[in-house]
Amino acid sequence: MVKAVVLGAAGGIGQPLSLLLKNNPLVTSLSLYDIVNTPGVAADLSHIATPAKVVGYLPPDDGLKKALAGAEVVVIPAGVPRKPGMTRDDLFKINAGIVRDLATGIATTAPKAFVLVISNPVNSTVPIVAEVFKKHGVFDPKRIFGVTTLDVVRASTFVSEIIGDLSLAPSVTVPVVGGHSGVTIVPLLSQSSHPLPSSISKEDHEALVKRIQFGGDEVVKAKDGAGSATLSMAYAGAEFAVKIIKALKGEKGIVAPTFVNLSADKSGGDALKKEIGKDLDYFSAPVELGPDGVVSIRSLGTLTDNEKELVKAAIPELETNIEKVRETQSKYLLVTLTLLYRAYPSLHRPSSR
Ligand SMILES: NC(=O)c1ccc[n+]([C@@H]2O[C@H](COP(=O)([O-])OP(=O)(O)OC[C@H]3O[C@@H](n4cnc5c(N)ncnc54)[C@H](O)[C@@H]3O)[C@@H](O)[C@H]2O)c1
Ligand SMILES: O=C(O)C[C@H](O)C(=O)O
Repeated sequence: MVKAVVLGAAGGIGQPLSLLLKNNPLVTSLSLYDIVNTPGVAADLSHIATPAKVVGYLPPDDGLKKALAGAEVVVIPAGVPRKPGMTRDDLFKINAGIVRDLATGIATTAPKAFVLVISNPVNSTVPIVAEVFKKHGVFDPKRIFGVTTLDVVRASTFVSEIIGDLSLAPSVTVPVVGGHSGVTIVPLLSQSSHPLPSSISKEDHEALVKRIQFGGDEVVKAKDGAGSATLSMAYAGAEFAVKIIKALKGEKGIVAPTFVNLSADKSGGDALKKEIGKDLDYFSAPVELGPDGVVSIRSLGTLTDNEKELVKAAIPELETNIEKVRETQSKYLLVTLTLLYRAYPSLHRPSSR
């Protein structure tokens, strides 16, 4: 029995992701939550002849709480997507609030659930979820994951295209580490399960790295104002969710790159910080998954000089994205205190006794 919940289930990612989860026999209960349209999406999916019982919820009548009750896996694709010319970081202002509110719902209703964050900017939304969980005293870094699987899926596809045989794509695996935006996306092509042709030129190799790093822009541009990747993301999100569910059910040896708090495995996390030469709190690395979430954070392995440079180039942006959450929290606290003092001036007058 596995209860999965999709928050943002009526959206471009939410609907096909919910379809793929409904199609997976490991899921026995599927709750769909969004601010619009979930009753219709749920009614539609509920006619599919697979085990999961599907129910749609909206905000009134404690819909979020009801959707989350008893959840084991919560996937969050709620939020606004990019338009051409925007960076993922430009989504921070609006998506931070959406993710914070949904995380509050999870922390108070299903604090033990595995939380899979898709909403951008992932490099910041994952720390936001963590901070909300800390505030509620239920933070477990082993259970919060940034979904970076689309970068891995893209790497498999583009490498198999270069090899000249797209039928290999499902079996090509390339670790992609760092984070989920532009230069923070670091494909470790030297560790591809299927090596690139030795004849590949330096320019073509560089172009392949860039295409994996900026694959999201390719889709945003092609959609021309109608959003960003939805179908490939739903595929990637379901792939990662199913790995999580299999690990939860006790399957051993499941390893996948994902953006995690490095305290999830103290010794693995500390070793990784040494490897990358920076004391970051979050990084996407190959992670072994188990019934309680993160089992271990793995080493990046042997890197080429070029890959070492890519990791180095990823760090400043990652650091800024992660730090932004702390800065926003401090500003938020200051504004709240200022408003409180204005409303209740006696609060900061010294006591007369
Ligand atoms: N991690 C990744 O690799 C990856 C890939 C693609 C897209 N994304 C991100 O995923 C997010 C969603 O993209 P999309 O194309 O599905 O967008 P979309 O606009 O099609 O769907 C978003 C859905 O979220 C819902 N929503 C908004 N506020 C909500 C709230 N408070 N509670 C519940 N639901 C709410 C909307 O009603 C909508 O149905 C974006 O932030 C996008 O950048 C991430
Ligand atoms: O590019 C985007 O904004 C969406 C997503 O992060 C992607 O990589 O496709």
